[in-house]
Amino acid sequence: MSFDELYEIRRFPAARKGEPGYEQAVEWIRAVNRGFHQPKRSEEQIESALKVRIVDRREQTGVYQRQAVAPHSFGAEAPVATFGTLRKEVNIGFGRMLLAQLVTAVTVRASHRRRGILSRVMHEDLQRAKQDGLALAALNASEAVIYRRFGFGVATKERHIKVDVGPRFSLRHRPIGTVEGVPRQVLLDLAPEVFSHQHVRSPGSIDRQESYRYQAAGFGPWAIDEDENVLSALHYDVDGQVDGYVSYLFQGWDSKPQTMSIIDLAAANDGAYLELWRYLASLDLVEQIEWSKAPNDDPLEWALEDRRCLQVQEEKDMLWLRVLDVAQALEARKYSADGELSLRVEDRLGLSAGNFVLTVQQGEPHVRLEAGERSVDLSLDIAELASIYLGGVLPSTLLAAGQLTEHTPGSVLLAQRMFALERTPFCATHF
Ligand SMILES: CC(=O)SCCNC(=O)CCNC(=O)[C@H](O)C(C)(C)COP(=O)(O)OP(=O)(O)OC[C@H]1O[C@@H](n2cnc3c(N)ncnc32)[C@H](O)[C@@H]1OP(=O)(O)O
Repeated sequence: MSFDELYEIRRFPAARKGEPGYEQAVEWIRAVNRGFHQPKRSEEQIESALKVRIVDRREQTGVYQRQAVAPHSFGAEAPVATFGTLRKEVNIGFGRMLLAQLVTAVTVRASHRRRGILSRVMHEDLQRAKQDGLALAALNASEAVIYRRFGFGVATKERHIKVDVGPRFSLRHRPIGTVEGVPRQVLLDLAPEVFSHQHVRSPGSIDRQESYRYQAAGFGPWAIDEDENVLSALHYDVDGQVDGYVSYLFQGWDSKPQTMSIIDLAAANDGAYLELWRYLASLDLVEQIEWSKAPNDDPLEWALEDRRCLQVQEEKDMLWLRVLDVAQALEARKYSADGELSLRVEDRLGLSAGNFVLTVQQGEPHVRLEAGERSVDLSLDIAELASIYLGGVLPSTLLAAGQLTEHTPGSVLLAQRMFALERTPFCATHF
């Protein structure tokens, strides 16, 4: 039987209890939980999560069985696959923003895997996003081997760090402003405000979904399970304006060394970032601060008197980007060096392949698609273009890895200078 005889694809928004579509949305979330082996969620948690998702205008895609379901199995109303999307701005460097299609909650029931369900839904979704005029799509991957075939490349990384805040901890940075402990609930309003400043100064940053302010304020990812033990602090600049926050949780007296974990930390400027670390390190009876979502190029490491206070537990890929429209994505950026590059881009999904001539004058680009056989400087897959787009990896590294071909000597170095951004890209938004 063909895919279309077996399955029906439905797309629908989140809904409030009592509204049409609510039961369908609940079944969809339950399927996502099963797909990720998460504990069963209560009706209240799901209702709360759906309310928050309405704010983000999420679209939920479900794949349903057309044929009779197996006896005693989940009913026909339970999707065998889920695929969630929302649209948010990505900072593409020097404060410029591009709207991106964010893909999330991808699951396929084990008994329906490797039948092409993900491929079908992904192709359709990327095409729809491109037709809507979007130049980028993005996701966070559960496994590193799934998404390159769809043209996604790693654009940012993050680290899980543990910082020794015992007597060795000392910062060489000059103190600025003040920090004060506050009731965690103030972050419901202040977290989005502070994050908006971090967002514009951080290439690779993605604007946050509604659930983030609840998490920062101690309400958990379902925006309902208040944890009274979550603590928060604000940083104030010299004029008394709030320009940073941290929320954190003590891991208990049995944690050895005694550990405080960061739930969320955002800062409008570098000074506030380091001062929040100074504050965390000053907490009595705490020997270690742990953060599973720290930047991979962390100023903290360079501000420490003893850089070995910071130990990296794990470094992993974080933001995967997919260029949907090469000309639009290249034209949206500002460049660090002038020059002309002819790029041959391969795209096995056929969304945006071709020979693109990028001409930059005074940092501003002009892009034209060349028909026919023009001489090409560099050729690369669209997944590698995504990786160099935000400066997250050097073209010379991809050349050494055999993932990019240099046809004109010197063009890798030129690309490196042109694509460089004002700082290492980092995305503090998981979705
Ligand atoms: C953005 C996010 O949400 S990330 C979360 C991803 N989801 C999960 O990890 C939950 C558990 N896994 C799953 O639900 C499924 O295995 C999925 C969603 C990853 C894949 O769904 P499927 O419908 O089986 O994928 P589909 O049949 O379209 O396979 C597409 C290709 O990817 C490959 N593939 C899919 N999953 C994997 C994997 N985990 N490891 C290696 N290859 C994989 C398939 O072999 C196939 O390869 P081919 O194109 O060479 O034939």
